[in-house]
Amino acid sequence: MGHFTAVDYVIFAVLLAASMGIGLYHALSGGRQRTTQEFLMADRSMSCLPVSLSLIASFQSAVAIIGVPAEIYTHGTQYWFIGCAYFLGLLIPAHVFIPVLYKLRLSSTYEYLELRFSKAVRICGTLTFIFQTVVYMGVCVYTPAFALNAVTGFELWGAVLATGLACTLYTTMGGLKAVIWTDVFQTAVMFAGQLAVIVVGVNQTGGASEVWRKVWEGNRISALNLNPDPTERHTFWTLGVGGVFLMLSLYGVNQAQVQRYLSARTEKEAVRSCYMAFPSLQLSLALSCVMGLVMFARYCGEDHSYANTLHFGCFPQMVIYFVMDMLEGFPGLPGLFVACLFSAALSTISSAFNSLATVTMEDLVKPHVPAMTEARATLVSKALAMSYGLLCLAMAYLTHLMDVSVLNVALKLFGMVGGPVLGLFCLGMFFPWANPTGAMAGLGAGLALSFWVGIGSIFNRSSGARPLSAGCRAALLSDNSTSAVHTALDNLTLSKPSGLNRFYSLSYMWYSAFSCFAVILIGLIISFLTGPMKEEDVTPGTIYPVFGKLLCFLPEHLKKKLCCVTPRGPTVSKIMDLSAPRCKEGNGLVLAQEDGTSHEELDRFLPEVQAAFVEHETTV
Ligand SMILES: O=C(O)CCCC[C@@H]1SC[C@@H]2NC(=O)N[C@@H]21
Ligand code: NA
Repeated sequence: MGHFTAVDYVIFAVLLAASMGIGLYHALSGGRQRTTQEFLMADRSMSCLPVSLSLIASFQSAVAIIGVPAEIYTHGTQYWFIGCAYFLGLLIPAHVFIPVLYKLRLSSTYEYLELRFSKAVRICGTLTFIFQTVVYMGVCVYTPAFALNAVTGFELWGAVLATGLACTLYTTMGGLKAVIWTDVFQTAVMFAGQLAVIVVGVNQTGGASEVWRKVWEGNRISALNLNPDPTERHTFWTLGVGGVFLMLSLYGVNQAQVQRYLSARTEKEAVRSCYMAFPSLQLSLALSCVMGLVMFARYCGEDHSYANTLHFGCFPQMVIYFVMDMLEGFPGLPGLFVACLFSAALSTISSAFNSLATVTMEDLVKPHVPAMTEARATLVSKALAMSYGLLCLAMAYLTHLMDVSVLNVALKLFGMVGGPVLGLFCLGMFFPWANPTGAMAGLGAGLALSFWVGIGSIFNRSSGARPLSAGCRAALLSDNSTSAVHTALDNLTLSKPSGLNRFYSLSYMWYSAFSCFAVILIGLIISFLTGPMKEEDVTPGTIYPVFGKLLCFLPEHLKKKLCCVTPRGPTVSKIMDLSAPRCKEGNGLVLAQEDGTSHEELDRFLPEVQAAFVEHETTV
């Protein structure tokens, strides 16, 4: 079994050192991280390429690098259909969420909730995000260390501490600029590591055609599963449609991603980064799926590995075992894969530390200490980033105590928590009548429902249990086991759950969609019961006139009736350039936003623009 040569440890150390070097560079260059605009928002000066790679890296952790190949090995390529969700999952953020959120010049995405609803709704959104991210970062830093330790004896808590502390250091030193640029470097390492495993694995299995033949015979290539049953874990519907809501909750409204959009130098750059994220997201999905297929082809023939997979509890550790076995005899490659694994973890937890520090600073600290000087605010932001880094180590220990299947936990967590927050933003952007009471009630109901189904599914094991993998099943059958085992295996296809059990066995891929709709439905009902908002009370620029856009063929007066809200008073923050072509729309004066104007120029324009509008309002 592959153990570590000095080369592998060196490669791991180089990865940590390079990441810290980038952090140090950004601590000593530019504005030297002296303002929160730079530390938290990278001076809003980023271009689309680093932003797009950082968007991928933030939610592509070791959980995907290990979990997806294990998923493909045991269940076939059905999971690959989640790639269909990437189209709408990135187009809607690019053309709906970014246009609204970018123009409001936010730092925390939850500021939107105060502008649209109330301070209380904002705080609830922030706390929900903090809970989700704190749990998630613990899983992300623990997973690679645990899997590696189980297979190669790599020091578990040494790896957790090294990763967590190195990441805390460079995130605290270099701010968002360092996080984004280390994400770029770490994404490259991730792709290189996965590619190396695939190339070596294919060669060792006798070439691509041989891999394809074994995979095909092992019926690992899943057909399009159009089964509409919502309790079936992975079908085209749960992945392709349910996956869109999972993507929207992450790439549309999650602080980590929104902060990257807002750090782009113009709105157009932000939209471009969303488009550029699409091919890299598809590539990373393809690499992890192909890695699972190569593993299956490499090991499905020989029976010796079944015992091993059985020994490793069949899943996450299995991937590491196979990779180390495959790469043995190629000095440096096991180290490269370890670097790939920890790059995935570092790029995710660094985004977590920085976004947690941002929302804590913007939503919880600043409103209570308005007179805080810029220097002190930056210092507090750095202290927050460091504190969250140390908290991450504690969460890693908690994850150790939980010992659960991590891909499942991560995706369930996003569905249970990310879905309701997505619902809150949709309620705010698409339904002008929604009021703060409705928003709070909706969020509360959505979270309660998703936790009910999520927690219920954990205790309701019978429905969630998935059929044993081909490997495990064969292992059980191979050592002439008793006929009892045979019968047990045969009727492993469970009896259809009924009633509440059916509710508990809802596929976790539907959690985001289910809780999002629950928030919107309940939010609207409560809003109408407590008096819907009038369009003049809605803060301009917080509504996405979805009816106006969808019903653009309707005559103007009808659109007015349908309350396609054009902001009544011009939202000064939208004004980018006085010379921009003016379009008169409704009774508001909405200036077409000229892109390319930097935020500095905007700040220069604002006073005269405000004066111009005051004068305009009085004359109109
Ligand atoms: O941290 C992980 O990698 C597990 C969570 C994956 C989050 C979703 S899955 C669909 C989308 N594609 C990704 O690579 N990440 C997000
Ligand atoms: Na990552």
